[in-house]
Amino acid sequence: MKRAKALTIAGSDSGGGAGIQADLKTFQELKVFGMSAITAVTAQNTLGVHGVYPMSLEAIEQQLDAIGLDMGTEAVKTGMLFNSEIIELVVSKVKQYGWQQVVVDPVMIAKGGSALLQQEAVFAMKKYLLPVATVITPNIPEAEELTGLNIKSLAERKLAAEALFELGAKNVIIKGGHDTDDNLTDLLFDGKGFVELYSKRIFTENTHGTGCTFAAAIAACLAKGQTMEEAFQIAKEFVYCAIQKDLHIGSGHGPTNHWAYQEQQNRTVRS
Ligand SMILES: Nc1ncnc2c1ncn2[C@@H]1O[C@H](COP(=O)(O)OP(=O)(O)OP(=O)(O)O)[C@@H](O)[C@H]1O
Ligand SMILES: Cc1ncc(CO)c(N)n1
Repeated sequence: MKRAKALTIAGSDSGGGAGIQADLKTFQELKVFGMSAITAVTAQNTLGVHGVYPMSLEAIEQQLDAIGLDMGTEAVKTGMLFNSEIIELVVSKVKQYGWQQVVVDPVMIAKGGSALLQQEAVFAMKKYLLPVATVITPNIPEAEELTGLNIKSLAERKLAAEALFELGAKNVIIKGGHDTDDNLTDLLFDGKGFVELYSKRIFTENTHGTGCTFAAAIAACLAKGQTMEEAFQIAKEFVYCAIQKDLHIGSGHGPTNHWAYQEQQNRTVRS
């Protein structure tokens, strides 16, 4: 049996809700074979980030070569890249192996406020990573940081999406989790037009890793050959189910439920 493959290049979250762990769980649930290259190890739980240990460039390069030289991948998802050297290495490997379908989640700050990307690396992200991105998936503060724009309204978000497209990303999705509204809008711009997806805000503390899960779902769908719009819709539904059927693990911001989407699909098929 042939399965599509996806590679996540990201940080490890010991708590299992975000980073590499969220990505691999999402790939598995969407029936894609998951592979990983770890850029940093974090000591994290639902209370916050307690330690960040970046991997050496050599260790990251070897992981990427191990996959590039033997296994190949139909899609790549990047998450926590931590510094500009790691960003430049990842971009050179994406080009060397001709990897297509590159989903860039420009992870900068964890929900508790810890820095997962050094400030000086924002420049490298804009100059080198965006031009190889099939799609970039910032939340609102990340879109503000990358564009220098203030985003209060949907109209301003559209301007930011256009600015990120101009920087080289072929598609831009600005997520609405940080919207002040109780109706969340996620916005896709493909250089020609906008697609808006809406949902109600779910009131829960357990939203750790929503951004990673969302971007990993996009990568899984693109790996299987689905269109950007299909991937966008499935990722939104996947993360909505994962937040709605939360697991209540830990005493802080808990992880989402990566099983929920498939469990809902199975119920729909049976009834
Ligand atoms: N409380 C919520 N209720 C419903 N959907 C939500 C909620 N919070 C986030 N989402 C959805 O989750 C997805 C991720 O959005 P969000 O803006 O939270 O990403 P993020 O800030 O990058 O996440 P992370 O905390 O992992 O960095 C989007 O599709 C968003 O609409
Ligand atoms: C390793 C890692 N990547 C990304 C995030 C953002 O959710 C996080 N908290 N930890």
